[in-house]
Amino acid sequence: MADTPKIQVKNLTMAYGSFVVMNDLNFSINKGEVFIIMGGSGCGKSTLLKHLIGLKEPAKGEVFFDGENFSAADEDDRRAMLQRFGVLYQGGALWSSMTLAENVGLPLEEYTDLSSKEIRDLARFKLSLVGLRGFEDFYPSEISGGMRKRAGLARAMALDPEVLFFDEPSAGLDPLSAKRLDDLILELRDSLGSTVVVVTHELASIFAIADQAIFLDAATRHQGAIGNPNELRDHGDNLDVRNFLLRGELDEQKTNKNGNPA
Ligand SMILES: Nc1ncnc2c1ncn2[C@@H]1O[C@H](COP(=O)(O)OP(=O)(O)OP(=O)(O)O)[C@@H](O)[C@H]1O
Repeated sequence: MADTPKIQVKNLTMAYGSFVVMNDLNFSINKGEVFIIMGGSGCGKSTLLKHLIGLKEPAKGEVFFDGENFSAADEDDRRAMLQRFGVLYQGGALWSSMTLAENVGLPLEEYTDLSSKEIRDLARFKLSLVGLRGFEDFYPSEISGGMRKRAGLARAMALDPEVLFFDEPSAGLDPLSAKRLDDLILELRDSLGSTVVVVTHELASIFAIADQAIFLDAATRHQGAIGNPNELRDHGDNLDVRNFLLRGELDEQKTNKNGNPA
């Protein structure tokens, strides 16, 4: 169905035991969109990502994937759905004892019946998509942090996922490598038509790549606002979100008005 959101979150409350992280989240992510989960430290971004990829059960509410209730799916259905996701964790999470080609080939070995040669060829192709042609036989320790992230991305893309999830992709990268990764995310979205969900608090990335963003407000433990980040910053009526997107400029203005130095 053309109108079915790729991912839909309905009345989701997330908790660790009796500690409620966020209440009553409601939002949709459309196919082909770059969707950002943003907010200050500890607001629940990574926890939300875990719910979206089925690593954590909702305390209340549901997550739908292509209209199917992911939260209520049985083991087999859930496993089938998971194969349609690619996840890039913070450190790139590559196996240090394996070459880049072996790392990228791992999901193909696990989930497909392809021959060793086919796996090797596909791994080489995926590495070339992220600018790592010629690095197939390198080990993770032999390349830079930015290259490791890109290799992790090649592995996340091994099974041609419909949705790519990124947990803080630019963490630990210098600004140029971070920009290069952002450009790559957009390129891959455009060429592969994947839906992309990114957890980040990096403002440069948020403005560069997001179609839509949700702000998790740690103070209220509810979603603060949802929309295009440029719109939210320039015309949004939620001051906390605007302040976050303006790096605290509104706080500084308030301080100045009160006659105190900024
Ligand atoms: N396994 C856990 N058990 C109990 N509490 C947890 C657990 N994981 C996270 N929390 C708590 O849940 C809240 C949200 O954590 P989460 O890691 O999702 O935030 P975040 O927005 O991703 O933070 P950051 O930007 O610092 O990575 C925090 O208060 C954290 O201490």
